[in-house]
Amino acid sequence: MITRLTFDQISTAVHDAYEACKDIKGGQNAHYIPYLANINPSLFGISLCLPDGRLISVGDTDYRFGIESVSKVHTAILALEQHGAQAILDDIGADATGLPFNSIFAILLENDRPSTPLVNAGAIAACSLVEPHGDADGKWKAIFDNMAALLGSEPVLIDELYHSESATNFDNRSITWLLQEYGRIYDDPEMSLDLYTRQCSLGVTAEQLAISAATIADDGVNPLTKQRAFGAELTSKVVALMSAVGFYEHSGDWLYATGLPAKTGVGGAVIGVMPGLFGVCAFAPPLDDAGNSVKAQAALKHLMKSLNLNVFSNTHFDLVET
Ligand SMILES: NC(=O)CC[C@H](N)C(=O)O
Repeated sequence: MITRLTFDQISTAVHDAYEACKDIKGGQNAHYIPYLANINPSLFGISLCLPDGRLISVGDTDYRFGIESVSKVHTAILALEQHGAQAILDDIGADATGLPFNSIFAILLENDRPSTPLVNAGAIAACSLVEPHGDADGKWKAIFDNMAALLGSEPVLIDELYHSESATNFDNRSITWLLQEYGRIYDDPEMSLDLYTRQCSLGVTAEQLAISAATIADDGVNPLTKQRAFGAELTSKVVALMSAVGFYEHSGDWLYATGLPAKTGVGGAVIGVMPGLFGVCAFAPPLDDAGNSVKAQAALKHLMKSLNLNVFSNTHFDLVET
């Protein structure tokens, strides 16, 4: 079945989701990264971007926050672009772990594979795979440029966050060296860990992330710059990765409840991709026990329900002018 959806309907749904969720309490800022613990917990914004570049934004959508694990999607795209879908499956995997994002147990259970580029282990492995091999500056440039191409504008490194996270990331250090032992780090381990920590510390706005989500929804073409950021054949791979593990141990529940392939970060952002239709980002710092933003989840759930959208339904939507 084909249903028509207008810009005004989508815009109303975004504003309604904001109003319905703005007073939701609950959750806590990420406490294990000192910088994030101190962010204003009442910040809240939603931004939605259509493939033609039109943006609908409400709330704190130009506040710059730490991208954290949402960056895993962007660098997974880079690794896919550089090495191809089969190599990423062989070298990292595409499985859900059913466990927290920093689980060492997941690495042991999965018989030494990092499972997916969208948990810490696989994201550090993805950073190790980024070309040019052995060249820290060159690799950082590739990660940064890829991010900028997806966002349509440059992110800004939040130095304080980078130092805060570098000084406290003992779990990620353990993950990196365990993977090294298993032959799953493909470049210098400390360099790979540092690249991962730095990409997590990039400052972005909800609006930028919505544009990057819309770039995925638009098969790799950035709706604002009109530049191709990645090959269209990768879209289904990226959306599959997000669907499988975007909410860590709550991924199945999330997908079942909303039908929105999405990815979270402990900075408080959630990005969602409806292929062909839009990319969206909701942002609010307080998190649930799995590290997923409480208010952002509620807002995106509200949005999907009010638009009657679900990536698994047999209803297909056409964006029309009136
Ligand atoms: N889920 C997240 O956003 C975690 C990212 C954070 N940089 C970490 O490695 O712990």
